[in-house]
Amino acid sequence: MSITPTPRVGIVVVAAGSGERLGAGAPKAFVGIDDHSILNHALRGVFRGPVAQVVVVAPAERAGDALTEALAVADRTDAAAPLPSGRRRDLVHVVAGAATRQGSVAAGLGALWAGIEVVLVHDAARALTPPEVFERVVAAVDETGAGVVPVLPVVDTLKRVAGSDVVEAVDRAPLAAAQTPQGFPRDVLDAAYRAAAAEFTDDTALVAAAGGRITTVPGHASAFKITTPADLERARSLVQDAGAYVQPHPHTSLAGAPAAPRVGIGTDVHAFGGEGELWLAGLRWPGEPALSGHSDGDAVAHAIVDALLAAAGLGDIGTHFGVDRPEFAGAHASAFLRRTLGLLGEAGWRVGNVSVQVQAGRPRFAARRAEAERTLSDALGGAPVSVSATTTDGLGFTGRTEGVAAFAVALLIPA
Ligand SMILES: Nc1ccn([C@@H]2O[C@H](COP(=O)(O)OP(=O)(O)OP(=O)(O)O)[C@@H](O)[C@H]2O)c(=O)n1
Ligand SMILES: C[C@](O)(CO)[C@H](O)COP(=O)(O)O
Repeated sequence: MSITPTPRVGIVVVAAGSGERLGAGAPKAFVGIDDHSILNHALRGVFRGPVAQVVVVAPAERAGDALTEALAVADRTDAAAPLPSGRRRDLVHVVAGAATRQGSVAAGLGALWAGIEVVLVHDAARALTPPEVFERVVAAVDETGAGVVPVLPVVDTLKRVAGSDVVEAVDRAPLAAAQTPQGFPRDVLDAAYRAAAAEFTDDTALVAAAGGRITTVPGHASAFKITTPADLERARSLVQDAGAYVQPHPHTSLAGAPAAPRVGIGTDVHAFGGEGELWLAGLRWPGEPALSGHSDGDAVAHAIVDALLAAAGLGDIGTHFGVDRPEFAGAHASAFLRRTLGLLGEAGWRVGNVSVQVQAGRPRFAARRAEAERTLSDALGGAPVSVSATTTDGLGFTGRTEGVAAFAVALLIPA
């Protein structure tokens, strides 16, 4: 980690819920508010708050997507408000969540660095929480040494009911609606989590049950939780109206000039011995032996994916297409390349060009080179792709036709 000074604040962003009440057919944090997801918007407020280690807790099968979102928002925030030293992306961690919110928070706490003294726990579902709430909560934890919850007064008249009958009026004066981020001295929160013997809906309730003191700070109307379709509509219209969420491009300099293009390199190797037909460079090769692999074993496409992701600083193929992504089992080049193109676009990049070399005793590429280049280029939205091939003169595992190796270089340009 190259951030100085090392942050003393850690923010656990819980985003592993399924969002049943929203009913959007996808984990809630990955549902779009506009072109960007609930998680993406939530992280904008997080990164604009105090400099902090940021642990995103995501559904295990969406951890790669969560990392992509977090790195993109970290870079955007850096472009708009650079830190005196280091980059926000070096403060990002993603861990897999659990079946309950409390379990997900516990998973996030386990990823905090040793030097973290103050911990904030925040619902990604409170996507439009402004940065000042994070600052306010940290300041109150420092001042009081207590657990801190942002609250809003209850505005509706309240009734206690039994079935459809009103039993009594409830005095709303002593009531408050709890929001996040909720903040704690780290030792207090860790101890309370170790002692927890029941499920609580929020962290201040858990800490209070362990005997901890809790105090409040003012919450914010925009920090409402996106729970139902009506909440999502509210968030959408707020974002549309505000325009405040438009940030400078992630790869522009402070003066607004485009930053330099970036290159990346990628390599992949697959052995012959797979089932079915050979797929290589996005083409089907009837009569040729298949390569083995979780997907179709297309080493050319995979090397290109790695080169593109490396150029963007978005990890590698395992980050986004690992064996935990069943939808990519058996998938062909176009699925990988299109998804990669989407990730690059999200992070603010377009593809300049790609050059890939195949080392293989078979198949022979010369007759199908142009077809391979067209196919790969189409999958990358028309970016030029050059394919060259060599037989390595019979040397090595490729020369012995035990497998195929591919080496790719990619150039990315700020979009
Ligand atoms: N197992 C869980 C459950 C919830 N959360 C997170 O905790 C926050 C508050 O939960 P809620 O909004 O109630 O989300 P869901 O559990 O996803 O919603 P629902 O109850 O409608 O399924 C959300 O940011 C959610 O992603 C989590 O990380 N892990
Ligand atoms: C912590 C919390 O945001 C408090 O409002 C929490 O996520 C509550 O979840 P619930 O759906 O309101 O029980």
